[in-house]
Amino acid sequence: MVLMDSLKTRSMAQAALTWVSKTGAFVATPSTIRNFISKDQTSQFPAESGRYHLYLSYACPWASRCLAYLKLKGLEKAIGYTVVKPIFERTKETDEHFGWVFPASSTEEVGADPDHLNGAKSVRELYELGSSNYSGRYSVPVLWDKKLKTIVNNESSEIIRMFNTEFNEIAENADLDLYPSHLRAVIDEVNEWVFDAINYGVYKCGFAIKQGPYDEAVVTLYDALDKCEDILSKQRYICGNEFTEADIRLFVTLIRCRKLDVDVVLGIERGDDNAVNSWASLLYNGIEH
Ligand SMILES: N[C@@H](CCC(=O)N[C@@H](CS)C(=O)NCC(=O)O)C(=O)O
Repeated sequence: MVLMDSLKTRSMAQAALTWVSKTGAFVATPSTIRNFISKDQTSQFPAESGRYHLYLSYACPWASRCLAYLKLKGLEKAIGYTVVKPIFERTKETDEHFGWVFPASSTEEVGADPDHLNGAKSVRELYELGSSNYSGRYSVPVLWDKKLKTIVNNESSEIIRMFNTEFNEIAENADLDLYPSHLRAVIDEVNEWVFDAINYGVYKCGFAIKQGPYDEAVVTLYDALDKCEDILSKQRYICGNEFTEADIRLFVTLIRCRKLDVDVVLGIERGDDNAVNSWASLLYNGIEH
């Protein structure tokens, strides 16, 4: 595959150019808002029903892991969520930034919602509302605190851990532990190579702007996919016989790698209801049987 094939839209390509190093390789910028919601009710961000809100894009695997957790843990009544439009748009008239935006009405884009909570037009606006001196990327997921009117955390790997353990007084599926102590060492080990070669790996392929870094990333990606194939041909889940966090982290990227599922993802991006339903049913049923 020629590397530029995957830079599908002008706006995504423009954004990607801001994320590549001089070598032409894609380099992720670390998330910078890293507060932690705690079950300890005396903490700054205590777990409370109705207090927090998740902003996400169905196109984004990082944000989708948070949604998967929210649903699997039974937190839908406790934590609301809002979905952005599938394609980047200009976020302000006064500069050239492209990013996630909300539709102006609930009929403008199927599968996306206006921001009823804050009335923001873009995810950028949420970051600006939450902090007057924020200077990082305007990425999803965003976990918003309605009470303090700020972003609690924008790092999916931490948001899923909070959903896993800190809301158990409220969660309908409190007993489900996707990061159980007896499997932590193996989950950590799997997460490490899956992150580098697959989750982050597909970005290193898709957003590389020189052939060298692309070729390197694509070989690492396919070697890791072969490793998954090998592991999953011998055991039900990626860390053994139990469904864990590592399966969700792997799944949200894998679903975007398969031909059939790419069609589903593109359907979701077009706002096609059938595609959204098919994605949801794969997410809830496909990994459990
Ligand atoms: N490390 C972050 C990565 C999130 C991320 O990269 N999100 C992308 C979408 S897949 C995004 O929102 N990009 C918009 C931008 O950077 O302007 C996490 O796991 O939460």
